[in-house]
Amino acid sequence: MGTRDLLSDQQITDGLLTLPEWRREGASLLRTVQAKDFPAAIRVVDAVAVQAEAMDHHPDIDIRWRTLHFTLSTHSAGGITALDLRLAALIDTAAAAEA
Ligand SMILES: C[C@H](O)[C@H](O)[C@H]1CNC2=NC(N)=NC(=O)C2=N1
Repeated sequence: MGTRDLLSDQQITDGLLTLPEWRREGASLLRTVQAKDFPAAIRVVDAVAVQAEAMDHHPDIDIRWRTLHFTLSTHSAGGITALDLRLAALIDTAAAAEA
């Protein structure tokens, strides 16, 4: 199975077991990150941007002062794929570096 194939409900549930900060909402994975201040939040966004570009898979990011809302979905597939789980883990690493 390719990384851009839609995952089943069970595969998503299983994948989220190792991503406790994330929740599923329909066709997307959501996480909020609270950084210590605005520059720290922007550093998280910058680190995520580098990773996202490298994997050619991009999150939707809502920036509100030091709070970031990430929404992950594979637009071409219309839902959640292995790429979204992979990106979620990378976002966790970037967020942990600024926690
Ligand atoms: C051409 C390029 O590979 C595609 O447009 C990529 C870019 N980044 C993407 N990001 C996300 N989240 N979903 C996509 O379907 C997607 N497609």
